[in-house]
Amino acid sequence: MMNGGDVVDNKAAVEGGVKDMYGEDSATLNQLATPWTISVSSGYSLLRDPRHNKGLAFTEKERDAHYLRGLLPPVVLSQELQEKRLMNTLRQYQVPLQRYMAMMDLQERNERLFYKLLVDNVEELLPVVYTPTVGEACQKYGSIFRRPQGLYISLKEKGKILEVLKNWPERSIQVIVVTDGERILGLGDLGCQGMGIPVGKLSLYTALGGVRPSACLPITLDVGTNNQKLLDDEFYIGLRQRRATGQEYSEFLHEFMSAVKQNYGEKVLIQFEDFANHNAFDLLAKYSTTHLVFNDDIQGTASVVLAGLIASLKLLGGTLADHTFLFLGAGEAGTGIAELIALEISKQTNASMEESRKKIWLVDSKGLIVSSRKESLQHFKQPWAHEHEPVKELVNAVKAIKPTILIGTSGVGKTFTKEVVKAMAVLNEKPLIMALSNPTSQAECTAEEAYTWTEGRAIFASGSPFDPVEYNGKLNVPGQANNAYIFPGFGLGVIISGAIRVHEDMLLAASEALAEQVTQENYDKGLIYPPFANIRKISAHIAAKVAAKAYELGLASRLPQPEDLVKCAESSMYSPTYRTYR
Ligand SMILES: NC(=O)C1=CN([C@@H]2O[C@H](COP(=O)(O)OP(=O)(O)OC[C@H]3O[C@@H](n4cnc5c(N)ncnc54)[C@H](OP(=O)(O)O)[C@@H]3O)[C@@H](O)[C@H]2O)C=CC1
Ligand SMILES: CC(=O)C(=O)O
Ligand SMILES: [Mg+2]
Repeated sequence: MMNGGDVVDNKAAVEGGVKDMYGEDSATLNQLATPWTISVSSGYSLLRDPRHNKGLAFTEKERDAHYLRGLLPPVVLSQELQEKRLMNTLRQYQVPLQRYMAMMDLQERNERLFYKLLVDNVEELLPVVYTPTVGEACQKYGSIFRRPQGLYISLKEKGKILEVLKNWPERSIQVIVVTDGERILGLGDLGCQGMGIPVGKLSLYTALGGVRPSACLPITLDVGTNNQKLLDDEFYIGLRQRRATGQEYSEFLHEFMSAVKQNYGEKVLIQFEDFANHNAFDLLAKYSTTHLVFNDDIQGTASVVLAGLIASLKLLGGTLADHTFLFLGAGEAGTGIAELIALEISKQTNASMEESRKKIWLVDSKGLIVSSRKESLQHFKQPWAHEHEPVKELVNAVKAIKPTILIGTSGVGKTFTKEVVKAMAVLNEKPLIMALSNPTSQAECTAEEAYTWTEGRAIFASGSPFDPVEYNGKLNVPGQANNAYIFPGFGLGVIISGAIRVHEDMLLAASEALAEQVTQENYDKGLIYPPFANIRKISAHIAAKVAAKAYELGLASRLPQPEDLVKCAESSMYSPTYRTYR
């Protein structure tokens, strides 16, 4: 019996009332209580454990064995019926953010059911848990905050990052997606509220790539924000200070990278996501020789766009080297894609990288990137400073360069104006237009604009989804050029091979694997990407090709190499179907 001092005497509760075993309820406000819990989920705690909870789908036998009698109404539902009921409820919400919140609540309540919904209804739910809705969710993250997801590591934890990692309940982590929130989609600096992005990306690792949820760790590094609106927002959830930069920033990042390696070992894949370009390129270069790192915005985007371009040759004709590429936006996505196209051209033609880059032109906020600007350009733009007179406006760059392919990676909406798109239509019978910026509000143009302004001749793909558009009696189906096609399968390939480093040839392998999945039926609709509905099959294919390349390059550590890598990828995938409990 507890007695004396601050310890609570429970005697009064023994006969009759609920026994306040650890004194939490009867502790006064100035007494300390201990957050006791038990380790094996059963009864009430089982219902509140999202990893094991099945809600009304617990069978009669499970209800008996796990002390659930009375805690649930009598009905027993199948997982399929639960799914049907939840999809019905979701469809009744008119506001996308409500659907997002309902999905996040489900993830926190019943993880397998969340993934079952996502896997079975991927085309319908991707825009909810991912772009565009996740963008709005990040903007309002403080206001809609309910339960924390992922791991928040702020400057307050400097010097203690390893301890913070140890607070995460899972030990065996395979993929980390980490952001510092400075360039969230095309929405800019959202500080700590960028957490929606790693959470969303990792839910796709599981749903689209089959990596088990317990092996996924979303992390936000809070180094402050320069977004004054957030700093003034009483509901902001992050540090209320301006961003750390320079040495303070790099020391913090270095402590984080070292702690991850120390805690999880060599083979955890660290995906950098939505860092601003002034940090992204340097971080990737600095850690790519010591860690298993992948920058989704630079490398994943490059791989998905190259896949679309390889596929588009079936519709456009010619080889990649026969085409001329013009980008609006010369940051992570733009220069990342440009570099991978040049690499593929150089491999196909045996030309040097320098020569291959000459087919590719980029425009940034100051105009066409040309040699006279070289001195003042950031290092990642310099290889693209070709000989040409300065051109300020995009439309004039289109007229001067005469691209066959126009790619938007500016993060600024409505920049492919009618004049620009029409100029592409004058130059090309089938202009290929990619408006990659996310979310939908930042798309360089809409699908409808692309088809209307080119009299239905455009081949169009965008970062965020658009509905099909009818033009002159023909239904045009826009493709979604989003790195979500690549990173889940790519990550799975890294995991099944035990790759210790990411090599650019693995990105090329992923592009080829994705392009191979486009069928004649897809081409007939003007599509250069396969539908997301088949994404698990696509991811297994990508994973197999990526893994095969890792083995070929001597980067794979899981030996011996499985004979059938597609089968190996498929059989490694997490299934969201409920398990039966003993
Ligand atoms: N579909 C997909 O899978 C992906 C889409 N994206 C999207 O791409 C966009 C850009 O991302 P990222 O490359 O990382 O961003 P960055 O900030 O690295 O690059 C943006 C680039 O756009 C240029 N730019 C900005 N405003 C204009 C303008 N008005 N006219 C011309 N150029 C302009 C910038 O010019 P300057 O250098 O002069 O400042 C910079 O070169 C985002 O919206 C993001 O959501 C990103 C990754 C994947
Ligand atoms: C898709 C993605 O990674 C982005 O827009 O940043
Ligand atoms: Mg991104």
